[in-house]
Amino acid sequence: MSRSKDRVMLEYKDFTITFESVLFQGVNLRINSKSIMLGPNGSGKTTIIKATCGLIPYEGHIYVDGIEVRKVRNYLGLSTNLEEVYSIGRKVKDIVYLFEEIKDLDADMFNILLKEARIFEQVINKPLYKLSAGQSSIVRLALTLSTNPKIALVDEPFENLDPARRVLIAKWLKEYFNEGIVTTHELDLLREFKDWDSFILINGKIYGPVSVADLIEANVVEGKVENAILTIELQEGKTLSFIKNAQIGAKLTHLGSIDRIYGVM
Ligand SMILES: Nc1ncnc2c1ncn2[C@@H]1O[C@H](COP(=O)(O)OP(=O)(O)OP(=O)(O)O)[C@@H](O)[C@H]1O
Repeated sequence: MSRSKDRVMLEYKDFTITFESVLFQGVNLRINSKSIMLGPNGSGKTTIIKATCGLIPYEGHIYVDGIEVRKVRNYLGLSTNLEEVYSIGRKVKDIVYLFEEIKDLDADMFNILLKEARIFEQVINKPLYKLSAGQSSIVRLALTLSTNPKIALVDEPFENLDPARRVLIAKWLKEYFNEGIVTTHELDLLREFKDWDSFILINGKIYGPVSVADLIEANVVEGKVENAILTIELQEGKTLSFIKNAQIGAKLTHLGSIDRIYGVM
């Protein structure tokens, strides 16, 4: 498919989400390549995916491939692994039948993926809600990827998985993910996605893009530092800078999880 040079995959304009308090305030952001969105617990990773799928109300605008999300119902080029999307169908195999009809899901690919993860027999005749958290996560990602989406929005695909399956999921994302966002708070698998962009969600703001290749070489230090690849505001008046090839600070990837970033202060 030819791509217009002006095409923007995902665009957020004055994007604001308010629950009891404001979570995102007037975010302006363009995402144009495969991106990892990192954020500590509660930073809004799931919320931004839900809003982009049109599942929750927001202020401002979200454009998927130039189309405002509010104006489309069931945009066929978009797929997500969010649980609420798969609450239809009694058993996993019923969800597969339905998605073959409505999303052109490739059932052969889905079956191959589940067999590769060694969970096919255990899950295919069960409802999604009866699966373990890890099994459900694998099934939902396999459903997402088997629809061969133009843009995929994948929330926390590595959660609740054993080390071997985490590596397998990283392999699937590298092979079958065309464009879109993957959210995570884990840092140790970043090395698998060196040619992707990264964004950091923190304290109601979204920072980036920075290439994952640069981010995994960065050390995190307190304060504003010249030549930093990224400077983020952790909380009112407290900043952290990400610097490449530095002899000071903590290596970001050594933190294991982005949740530990608060410990750098
Ligand atoms: N429907 C809702 N009503 C009220 N508050 C909500 C709602 N959904 C999310 N929140 C709040 O918004 C914040 C962000 O939640 P979200 O689930 O998007 O975070 P997250 O980055 O995905 O976190 P985690 O890594 O823990 O999954 C949290 O403080 C959460 O309590």
